[in-house]
Amino acid sequence: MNLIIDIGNTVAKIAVFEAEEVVEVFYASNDSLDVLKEVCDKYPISRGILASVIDLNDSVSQKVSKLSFPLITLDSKTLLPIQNLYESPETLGYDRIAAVVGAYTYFPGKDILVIDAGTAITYEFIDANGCYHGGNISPGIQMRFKALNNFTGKLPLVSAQGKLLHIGKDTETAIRAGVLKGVEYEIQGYIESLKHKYPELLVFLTGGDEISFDTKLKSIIFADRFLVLKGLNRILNYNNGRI
Ligand SMILES: Nc1ncnc2c1ncn2[C@@H]1O[C@H](COP(=O)(O)OP(=O)(O)O)[C@@H](O)[C@H]1O
Ligand SMILES: CC(C)(COP(=O)(O)O)[C@@H](O)C(=O)NCCC(=O)O
Ligand SMILES: [K+]
Repeated sequence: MNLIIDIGNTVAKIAVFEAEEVVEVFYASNDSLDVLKEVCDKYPISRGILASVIDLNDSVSQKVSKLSFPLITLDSKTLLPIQNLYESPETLGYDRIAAVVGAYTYFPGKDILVIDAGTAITYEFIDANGCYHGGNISPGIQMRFKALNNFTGKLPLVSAQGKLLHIGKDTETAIRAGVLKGVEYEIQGYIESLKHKYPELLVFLTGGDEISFDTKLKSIIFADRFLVLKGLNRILNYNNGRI
């Protein structure tokens, strides 16, 4: 079985795969990987891959170095089943390239936009020839709520849960609609502009934050919460024999 560790800026995801299939996914603190031992005791793991977008602290590094099976740490030198055209591969977030590999594994030969709504929202484009062109980084949903609160004197911290209006009627609904509708329109804008050039575009949505869409947009989006984990599993299998 494969062990996949995806350490994000908010939360770590640890998953067990059998060949290409997800067996179980765990959430863990990104500064302690608290469930790692439990997972490794529960399943017979034969190899693993770790991808992180933060520097690992000593405690996490130690836990990882003690694992009893070979573990790849995804970096800019890891072999990928796609071509990476990002001009600074050494600074590219590993979750970003993993999400792209995950999407392209499902639909090889298609033009794909991959959207990952986590701490940040990332937009990635890979073309039908398997060339990853790069993408954009924008603030995540929680970050937008926090920023409005932090950088103003009067705006409260609002959450995504609650009444969502098209046009805000008071401070709370104005902030909620501003953030959530803003993200929805941002996504819609990317889809529309890419579709001009790539009419057959497919769209994948992943990440921990739920995004609500009008039904028209919803019908063309594949939602897969585990796309980054699946991409990492694909990269691990692709590199099998090389570790
Ligand atoms: N079990 C969970 N643990 C932590 N966050 C969760 C969980 N389920 C959903 N979330 C939401 O997912 C967001 C984190 O998304 P994720 O894509 O995992 O972020 P990152 O990769 O940047 O750490 C959190 O802001 C939270 O709103
Ligand atoms: C853009 C990100 C912060 C997204 O991280 P996440 O929201 O998944 O925690 C991360 O992929 C990152 O730190 N990237 C490095 C810069 C780059 O990708 O060019
Ligand atoms: K992200």
